[in-house]
Amino acid sequence: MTVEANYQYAKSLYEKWGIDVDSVLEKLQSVPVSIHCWLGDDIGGFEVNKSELSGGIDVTGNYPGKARNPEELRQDLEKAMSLIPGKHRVNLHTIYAETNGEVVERDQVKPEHFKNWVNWAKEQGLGLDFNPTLFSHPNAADGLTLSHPNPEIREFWINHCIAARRIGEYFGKELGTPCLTNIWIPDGYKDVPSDRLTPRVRLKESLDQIFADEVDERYNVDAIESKLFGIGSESYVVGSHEFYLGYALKNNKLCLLDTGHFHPTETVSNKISSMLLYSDQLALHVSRPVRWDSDHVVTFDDELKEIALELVRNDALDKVKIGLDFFDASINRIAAWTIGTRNMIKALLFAMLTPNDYLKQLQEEGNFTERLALLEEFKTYPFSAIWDYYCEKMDVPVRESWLDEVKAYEEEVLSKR
Ligand SMILES: C[C@H](O)[C@H](O)[C@@H](O)C(=O)CO
Ligand SMILES: [Mn+2]
Repeated sequence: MTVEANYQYAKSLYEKWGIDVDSVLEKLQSVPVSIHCWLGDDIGGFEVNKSELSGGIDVTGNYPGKARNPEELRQDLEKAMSLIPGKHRVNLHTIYAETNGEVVERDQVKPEHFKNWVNWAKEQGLGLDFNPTLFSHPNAADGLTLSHPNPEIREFWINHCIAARRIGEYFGKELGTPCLTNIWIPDGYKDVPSDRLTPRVRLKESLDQIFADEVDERYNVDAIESKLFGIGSESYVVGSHEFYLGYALKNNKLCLLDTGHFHPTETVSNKISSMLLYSDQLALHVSRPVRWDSDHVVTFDDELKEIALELVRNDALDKVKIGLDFFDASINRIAAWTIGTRNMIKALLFAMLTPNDYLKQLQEEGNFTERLALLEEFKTYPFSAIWDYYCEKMDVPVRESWLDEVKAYEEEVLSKR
């Protein structure tokens, strides 16, 4: 049976449930996923005076062929995107600035240092998102940045975040699609703090100063990312979920939920509906924590499907900005991008091919037997036939055939680095 014939059969089964499969595929094409550039070089960046990775995050493994410069990183991203259906976005960090061999301090970084990225994004038809980098730097050596007791260090990082938002505004203006600039800081303490409040007061004041600098919201929107713990901040993180939830609601910012930043049994899927009752927009870093915030490659697991279901059944695809955040240097990095991003898109398709309205009705009627029965049966509906057809239609490899392309690229390009 051909991909087309399988599709026609599968489509007829979904149509019995009132699911218009062709419209689903149209809709799926319009959902961008923000692909994080930092997987391609193990969050190293290209600063001239580069520091070791810090901030309580870690990339393990030493698979050969990581990108050593912006050209290689863009080339690798292009390769991965050629294997992923749809048009997406690329998420950059400040450490990916291009400064022509000049040392440019992070509080001095300017739009011009990203003009190559913007030209490339234009050529590729991509939107860009952005992040100030508040780690891997001498001014973050003790793990504190925007909440630092030293006002000079705080000032440095405040100016860095202001600079980053202006770069985000430049991206949005140039590319005609607003940039999401997300602030994540590592600040916290290894051991039980004697004062939880004072660092949070300082973080709040720092954020107020950053956002006091007016940036045009048509071009740049701000997000703030919380965390539960990191390496070296096991006992206390200043920017906790409650801290940023409160700040975001009061100041009209987007809360960014990273799926690895909560207690192991706490799920982001269960937060989305509540948070959207009180804020118009949210942002996600879809990751996969394995026992801790390990940032494993996203797999097609239950939580990923549940997140996608929440976005689809609550009509929230326009309200929630989907970004990815995983890195694994023990496997081929192009494969990692491809697997994780294809899984995110697959999960959205899976959710769109679920009879959500009928399932909601069953719940309202108290018919929990049928609700469970259908939820389980739909897990083995011929979803893969629709996915294969979508890949073919979008001109990307069907099923695992993308792996051959990655192997060839590894031989021709990565192995020569
Ligand atoms: C590199 C990213 O900004 C970083 O992973 C951050 O988003 C995070 O999740 C830290 O744990
Ligand atoms: Mn994250």
